[in-house]
Amino acid sequence: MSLELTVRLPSRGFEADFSVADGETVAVLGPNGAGKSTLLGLISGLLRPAWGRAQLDGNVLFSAGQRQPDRWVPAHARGVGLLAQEPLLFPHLSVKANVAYGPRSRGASRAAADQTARHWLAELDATELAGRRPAELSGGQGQRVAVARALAAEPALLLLDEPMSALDITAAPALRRLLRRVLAGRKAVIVTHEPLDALLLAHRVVVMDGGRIVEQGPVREVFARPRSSFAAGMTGLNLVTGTATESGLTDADGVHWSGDAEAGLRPGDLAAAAFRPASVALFTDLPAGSPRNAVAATVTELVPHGGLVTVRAGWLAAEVTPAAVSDLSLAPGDRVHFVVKAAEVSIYPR
Ligand SMILES: Nc1ncnc2c1ncn2[C@@H]1O[C@H](COP(=O)(O)OP(=O)(O)OP(=O)(O)O)[C@@H](O)[C@H]1O
Repeated sequence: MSLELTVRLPSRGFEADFSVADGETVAVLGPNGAGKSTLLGLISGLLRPAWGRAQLDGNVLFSAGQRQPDRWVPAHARGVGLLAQEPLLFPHLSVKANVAYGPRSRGASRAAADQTARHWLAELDATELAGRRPAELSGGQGQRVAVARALAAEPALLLLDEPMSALDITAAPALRRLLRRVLAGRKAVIVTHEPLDALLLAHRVVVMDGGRIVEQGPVREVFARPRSSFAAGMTGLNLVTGTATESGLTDADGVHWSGDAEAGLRPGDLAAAAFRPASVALFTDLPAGSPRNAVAATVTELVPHGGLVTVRAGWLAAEVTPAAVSDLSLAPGDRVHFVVKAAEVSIYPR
């Protein structure tokens, strides 16, 4: 029970062998124009290749230019759900009717489709939105409803195309947590620019560049020993491992990190915390009474890139502006405080 795809699309310089095992979530990363959307289009049935073959749970999705006669299953009959950057709900239907649409169009009775809709709205913490119209939803609420609608159709495979990219930074962590819950045990492919999504949601990472897969493997392996320059640019993610507490995590050095802990994590559990270098602020003197996480460290290197500077102190990384570096007159050997808000730290079981 898996997805297997081998395809060539010379018009876009695209060529890939790609698979998703049962119960596996694969994160697809890569720079703009790498071919990520092309890959999703080929799996979902929006793009038709002249050469290739794909099979989902033993059913052929398409076969072209092979020894057997060509086959083509249209998008709606593939058992593949697609979640886009925007919710794309039917504007004239209520939230519940949007979610019930998939089961209804597969022949479920009104009552059965309603029950399915209620179930998935509850799973996505969206029960109270059932009677609203899409225009009355915030971006985060709309995406929760869109996930419920996709799952109500019981897809064999769920594709997520940068589902968090249109959300503001307060709504993204909540959706990421819900996705972590509902993707568990399903086949899914998530295209993302955010290493945190790969780390928290995926088992395996596939890095694309120039229409090819240039690197793949278990998430932590790829992030720890990146081979492509793109993956290397994503490895700055700060990771701390330790033991969960009531409000966060205590690491091996006894430093406590407050954060946004995943539901179900209990004090004493082995846990990991992750936060982006861009969410770290640097101070030479610690602001008094700051409720944020702070750790003092000695700067080891300053790496300018793309108009910003990565300040490293051992395993810690902060991404700041050149102006911040000169305001603090930072240089290797200096002692600084790395400070990050609890809301920016994701804590999850390991
Ligand atoms: N409709 C199209 N017709 C022809 N070529 C296209 C079309 N859309 C994209 N391409 C080309 O195919 C290649 C892969 O593009 P694709 O959109 O899959 O990349 P991507 O990784 O999704 O990028 P992004 O992150 O910017 O969306 C690029 O060279 C692009 O220019």
